Amino acid sequence: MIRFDRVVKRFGDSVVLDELDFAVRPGERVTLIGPSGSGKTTILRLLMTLERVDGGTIHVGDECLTHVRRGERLVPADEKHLREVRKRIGMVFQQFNLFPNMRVLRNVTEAPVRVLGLPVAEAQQRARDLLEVVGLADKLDAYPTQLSGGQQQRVAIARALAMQPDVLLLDEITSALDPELAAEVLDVLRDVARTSDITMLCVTHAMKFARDVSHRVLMFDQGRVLEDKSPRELFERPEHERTRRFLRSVLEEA
Ligand SMILES: Nc1ncnc2c1ncn2[C@@H]1O[C@H](COP(=O)(O)OP(=O)(O)OP(=O)(O)O)[C@@H](O)[C@H]1O
Repeated sequence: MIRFDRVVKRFGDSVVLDELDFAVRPGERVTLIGPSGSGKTTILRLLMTLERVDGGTIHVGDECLTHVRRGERLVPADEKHLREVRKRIGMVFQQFNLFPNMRVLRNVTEAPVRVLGLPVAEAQQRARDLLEVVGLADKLDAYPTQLSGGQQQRVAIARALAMQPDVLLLDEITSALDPELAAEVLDVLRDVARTSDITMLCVTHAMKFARDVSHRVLMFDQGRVLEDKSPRELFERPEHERTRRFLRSVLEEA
C-alpha cells in the first residue's frame, strides 16, 4: 500500500533520509519509533506531500506519489497529480488543526463536500456515524474551543476518516494531551483499528499503543530502519543497543 524506494530527503546540507526503503502492506498498521530527529515526521510529511523527495520514489497503492510518466520519462509530480493522491491519504496531527470557526459537524463534512463533491446530506450522515464511533454524537453543534483536547483530537480522527482514505497517518497524536485524555484518544483508535481494515502509519512515543495496535514496529535511527519487527519481538528482544537505549529512555519518561 505504501512503498518507499531509495528515498532521499535533505534539508540544506543535512541528509535526513538516505536511500530509505520500506513498505506497508494494505490493512497493515505500522508504528515508527526512534529518537528525536531520526526522520519519522519527515516520512509522514513526504506522504502528505508537504515535502518533496530529493531522490527515489514513493508509491501509495498503484499510484506513484512523487513522479508522473511523460512519454518514456518520469518527471516530478505536478500539483494536479498531488491533489488527486492527497485525497486518498488522511492525516491527524499533534495539534488537532480543526477549523476554529466551524462547528464539529461542519469540520467533518467540509472536505468530503468540497474536495470529493459528496452531497451535503450524505456527508452529514457519514459525519454523524463517525462522530458516534468516536463518542461525540452529542457535540455536533459545538465549536472546537468548547471541547477538551481529547475531544478535539477525536473530531480530527473522525474528520480524517470521513474522506474514506486508503491510508491514515498519525503524527504524535497524543503528545499534546494529558494522560487521561490521551488514553481516550487511543481507545478510539483501537476501536477504529479493530473495526476497519484501513492502513495506518503512526509516529508515537506511546509504546503501549504501539504494542496493542500495530502489526509491525520500525525503529528508526538517523534516517535508517534499524529494526523491523512485531511489537512483541521488538519490545521484548531488541537486537541493537541503540534500540535498548531508546526504549529505556521512553519508559523513564512515561
Ligand atoms: N523544514 C525543515 N528544515 C530544516 N530541517 C528540518 C526541517 N524539517 C525537519 N528538519 C530536520 O530533519 C531531521 C528529522 O526531523 P523529523 O521531524 O523528521 O524527526 P523526528 O524523528 O520526527 O523527530 P521528533 O521525534 O522530534 O518529532 C531533524 O534533524 C530536523 O531538524
